Amino acid sequence: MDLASRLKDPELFKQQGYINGQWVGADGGGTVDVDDPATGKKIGTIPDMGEAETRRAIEAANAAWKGWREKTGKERAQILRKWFELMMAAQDDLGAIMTAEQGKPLAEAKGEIAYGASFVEWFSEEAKRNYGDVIPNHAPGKRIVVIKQPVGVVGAITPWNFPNSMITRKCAPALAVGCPVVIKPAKMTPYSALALAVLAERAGMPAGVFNIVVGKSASAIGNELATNPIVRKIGFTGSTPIGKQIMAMAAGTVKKVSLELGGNAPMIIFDDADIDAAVEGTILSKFRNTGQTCVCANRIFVQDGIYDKFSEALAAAVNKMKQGNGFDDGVVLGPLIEGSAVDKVEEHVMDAVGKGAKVATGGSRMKDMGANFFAPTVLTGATPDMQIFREETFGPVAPLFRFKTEEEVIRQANDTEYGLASYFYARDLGRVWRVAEALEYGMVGVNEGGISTEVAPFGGMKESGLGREGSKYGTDEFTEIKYILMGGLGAP
Ligand SMILES: NC(=O)C1=CN([C@@H]2O[C@H](COP(=O)(O)OP(=O)(O)OC[C@H]3O[C@@H](n4cnc5c(N)ncnc54)[C@H](OP(=O)(O)O)[C@@H]3O)[C@@H](O)[C@H]2O)C=CC1
Ligand SMILES: O=C(O)CCCC(=O)O
Repeated sequence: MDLASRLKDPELFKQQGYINGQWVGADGGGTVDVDDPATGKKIGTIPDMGEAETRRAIEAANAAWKGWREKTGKERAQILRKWFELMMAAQDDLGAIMTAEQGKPLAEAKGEIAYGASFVEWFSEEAKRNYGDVIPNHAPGKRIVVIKQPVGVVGAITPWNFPNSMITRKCAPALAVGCPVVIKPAKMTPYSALALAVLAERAGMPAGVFNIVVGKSASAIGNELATNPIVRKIGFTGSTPIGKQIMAMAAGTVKKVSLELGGNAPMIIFDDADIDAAVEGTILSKFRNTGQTCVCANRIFVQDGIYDKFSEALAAAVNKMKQGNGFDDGVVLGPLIEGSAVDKVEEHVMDAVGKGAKVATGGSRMKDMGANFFAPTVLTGATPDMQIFREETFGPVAPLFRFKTEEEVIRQANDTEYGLASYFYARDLGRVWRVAEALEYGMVGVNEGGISTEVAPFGGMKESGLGREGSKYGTDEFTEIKYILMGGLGAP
């Protein structure tokens, strides 16, 4: 079935870019195909835009900035609130668009729409609360006032794994405080982004405030966003190497930068853990989005005393997971995004098995389902010399490492250049505090495998990134603090 005929509102399926309130093609008229990762079939096309169109979008955003920042917080809040309501009303259609282009199961896709919309709702509320400060004066006759002002045009570069929520998590706080945005979604998942623009327009977002540039050459669009002096802030989610390039380019004009990059999350199961809860949390963390999440558990450390029991229970639970096309009933695991992702997963499994790991379940491609399917896999006997210990697999493979002491596992868990998410299961209260404080990660899930929510600050340490998204801290990334010293306020 083609995508438009799955939708109650086919207008949401747009195959053009969105610049200055206009739906437009590429200057040169070129297009790029977008395929369904489950079937390999073409869904549609997008215009092949590049540097010139990006520059135009940036200039349009800059021209729209004054009008947008001069609205009151309440006026911006009302537009954002309307956008949130339209997203939720279109949840089924937005979910179907996402499943078609990204592959995740429909229920999970709809869950991401609610998650993405929650950032719009949250920041519509925060739009009214961009408070400043009054600092007690340091000398007679003076006053010190601190105000927060929008930083200016924001560039947002987002990945294919969360095609809706990575956009809203960046754009909603930017828009709330008065910044216009230019978005570059991943070329494999542009339609979720473009549908958001349809709804933003319906919500009353003024022309030029919300722009989307799409195309084949990520560097043509990305370089313009990262080097154009009008852009004052870049928000990026994606791989660590590209994040570093963007940071280096942004240095040329000293832009604010926030980066949400790769992870290598440890999941630690201590002997005193509730095993059923730990299995449930591991499945949620590891297999969400077929393992293609930067906060997915990548290395699962299990204490000696419960290793066998836990690995058997995990393998049994993984065996029950239904894999297939995300539109089919009961499917909880979709395809991987593309062939190179399957190659990487297979390489990690082969490397581990070659170094002594045992396949408890899965371990191979599912060719009869399609080219991009890999079976959900549990490996026992994983060791730190394996590739899977060092690199983010970004796929449905759960390697189980055995450990003996708390000290040993903390050392191993922190032995990585990444520092995004971490998880552990334990019930001893002293251990809970010790381990939570010792893990060098921006986020720690304790007896919990799902840590993502709009109310908490999402972000990493070390080479996993800079800055925090969501929560009351999320607007800080899009404002400048200005201090005003008022003198001459002494005696009349
Ligand atoms: N932290 C996270 O959540 C993510 C981590 N990853 C990790 O990265 C690996 C590779 O995934 P991949 O999609 O290639 O990630 P990338 O970092 O390449 O892609 C993320 C975003 O950056 C864009 N991009 C790519 N190259 C450039 C460039 N030179 N300048 C500006 N923007 C650029 C992409 O565009 P386009 O897609 O159009 O090429 C996309 O919009 C994954 O296997 C995973 O390990 C990937 C995605 C998200
Ligand atoms: O993987 C990512 O790129 C973002 C993580 C999704 C989330 O849980 O917010």
